[in-house]
Amino acid sequence: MSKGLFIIGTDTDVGKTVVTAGLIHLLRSKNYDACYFKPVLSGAAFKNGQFIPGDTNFVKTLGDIPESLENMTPYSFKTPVSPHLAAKIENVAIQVSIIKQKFEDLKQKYPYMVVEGAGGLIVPLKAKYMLYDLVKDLHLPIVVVGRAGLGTINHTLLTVRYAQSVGIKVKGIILNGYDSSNKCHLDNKKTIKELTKLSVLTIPKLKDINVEKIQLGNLKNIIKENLDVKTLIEWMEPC
Ligand SMILES: Nc1ncnc2c1ncn2[C@@H]1O[C@H](COP(=O)(O)OP(=O)(O)OP(=O)(O)O)[C@@H](O)[C@H]1O
Ligand SMILES: C[C@H](N)[C@H](N)CCCCCC(=O)O
Ligand SMILES: [Mg+2]
Repeated sequence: MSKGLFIIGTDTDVGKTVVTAGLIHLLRSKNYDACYFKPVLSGAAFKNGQFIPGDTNFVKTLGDIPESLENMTPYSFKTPVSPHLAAKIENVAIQVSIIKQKFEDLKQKYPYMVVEGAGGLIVPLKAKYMLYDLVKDLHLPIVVVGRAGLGTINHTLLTVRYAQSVGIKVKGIILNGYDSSNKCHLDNKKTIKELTKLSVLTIPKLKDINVEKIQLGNLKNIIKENLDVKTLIEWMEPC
């Protein structure tokens, strides 16, 4: 039986991949055999004559995960739009049964799974099937990653409350790009904590992170300083 969690953004580009790479690195560096799963990726990078799922390549490389990109990302599209549209443009029918089977296959090999969504919670993967449907079908709790600055109270609360309203467990919140000298960021953390009663972690904006160049920089240490691996394991649920 594996344990896992699903990383959900309040939006696209909020830092889900960077945070996930940090979590996977933390787990694997402490000898927890964790794998990453990004079932649907749109906006695959073109490198050496082929399309590479960039998020998956980033997390695989930094986490030193001995698994193929194809197994960790069954659906990879080059068009950088919502998955339902990328699939339509590229004439592919996304099959939930294939995603579930790929996840089952990984669970047979890895006791810990961290799954990354695409965009936010109500992004369609196909007609009438949203990312939150997949979270439920994979029986996973979520951790919400949001921006640290202005606008995040609304985005984070909408995501947390909607998830809870459809029966998804929310384990924690991570505000990314946090600046402790910024009064708005400080209050966002406090307000979100008070309104959700959840633990709110923060990750600062760092200079040496680069998804394209595959650099995680000091985030490896920052994750270790802010998150105890036991807490991370406790956030995960059997799936
Ligand atoms: N803490 C940070 N400090 C500096 N740069 C960051 C930080 N977090 C993320 N970034 C940068 O912001 C950009 C978006 O991050 P990321 O790719 O992790 O977002 P995402 O939520 O996974 O997006 P998508 O919805 O496309 O999967 C990347 O260029 C990344 O390098
Ligand atoms: C292409 C991009 N980087 C994401 N992976 C997909 C984001 C989908 C967002 C859809 C939406 O909320 O409008
Ligand atoms: Mg990503």
